[in-house]
Amino acid sequence: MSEADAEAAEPTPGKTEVWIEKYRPERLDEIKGHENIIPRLKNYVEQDDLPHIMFAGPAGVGKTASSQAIAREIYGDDWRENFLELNASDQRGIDVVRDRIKDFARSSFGGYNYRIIFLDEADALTSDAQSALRRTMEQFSNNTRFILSCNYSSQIIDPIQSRCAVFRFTELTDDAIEAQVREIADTEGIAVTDDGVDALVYAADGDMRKAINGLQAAAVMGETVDEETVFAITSTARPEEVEAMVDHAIAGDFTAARAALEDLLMERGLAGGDVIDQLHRSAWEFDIPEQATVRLLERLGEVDYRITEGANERLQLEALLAALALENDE
Ligand SMILES: Nc1ncnc2c1ncn2[C@@H]1O[C@H](COP(=O)(O)OP(=O)(O)OP(=O)(O)O)[C@@H](O)[C@H]1O
Repeated sequence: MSEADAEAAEPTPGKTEVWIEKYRPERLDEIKGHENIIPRLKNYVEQDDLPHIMFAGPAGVGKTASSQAIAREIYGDDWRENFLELNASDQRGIDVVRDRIKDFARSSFGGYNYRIIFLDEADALTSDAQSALRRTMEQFSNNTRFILSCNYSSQIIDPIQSRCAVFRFTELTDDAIEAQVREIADTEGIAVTDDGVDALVYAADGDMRKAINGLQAAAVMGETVDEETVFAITSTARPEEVEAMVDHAIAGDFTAARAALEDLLMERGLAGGDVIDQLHRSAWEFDIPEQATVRLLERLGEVDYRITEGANERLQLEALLAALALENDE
């Protein structure tokens, strides 16, 4: 490596570009995971025959990145002129979105058969707005392809769904996230311990954006990225800490369970909803009797619902621990 190369590889935390942008995949082959989807998208590109597409799935798994990669592969350097990215929940309203679609579809073409409109958060549209969108899709279908992105396909009206090839993105596997984390750490010349990688994968919970942001934030903290830094930076509790809280409750020691909850909220900086999520994710891995797991899950369902409805988080979590502790008495 030349001196200049070495300098370029030197991370300058705080000044560097945001890594989720810097490492945004440029080609479909660079998208990690989604082995059941990417080959089919490549096929469309190779055949130069793109249908309207709908991507449904959770945040940070590559729906936008795949759409942009399609555009880059079809249009090369011209991709920005031929790819319009819009957000359906645009504060200015659906009329602005519709006008921009119309202007884009009507403006002159640089020798391509069609252009692509990527509409993010399509499930934010009311059904009336979706019906209007459907008409717009039809009106411009001779020279425009839509890629609609949403979290839940069930929120999209049937007439739109039936006009699209629907692809369901899932949370990314641990392997896919690990591969990307290691690749970025190598390129940036950052030392990450194995337990640091495991912690990033755990904290990300299938969301690549979270993993990459976690890695970048942890890299700013010091020389080596390890488990401790990752858990601190991502406001994630170690699975053992969550388990210890439940153990205390099940053993009937409510005071210790409550103190453990206090630590998670105050020391670790978790929000009540994060505690629920972590309990839910880890419940089956706790070393507790199956009946206790079943009861925990049943109560978690209730508490989650109440919190979503606006109930006080701490009160609900304490009530959950109290219920587990009381069962010990029965
Ligand atoms: N499968 C993946 N392979 C490689 N990088 C990925 C992948 N998924 C996401 N990323 C990284 O995470 C960033 C965010 O992903 P993207 O914008 O595609 O998420 P999304 O699925 O569209 O979610 P949202 O609906 O929240 O926008 C990308 O810029 C990229 O750096």
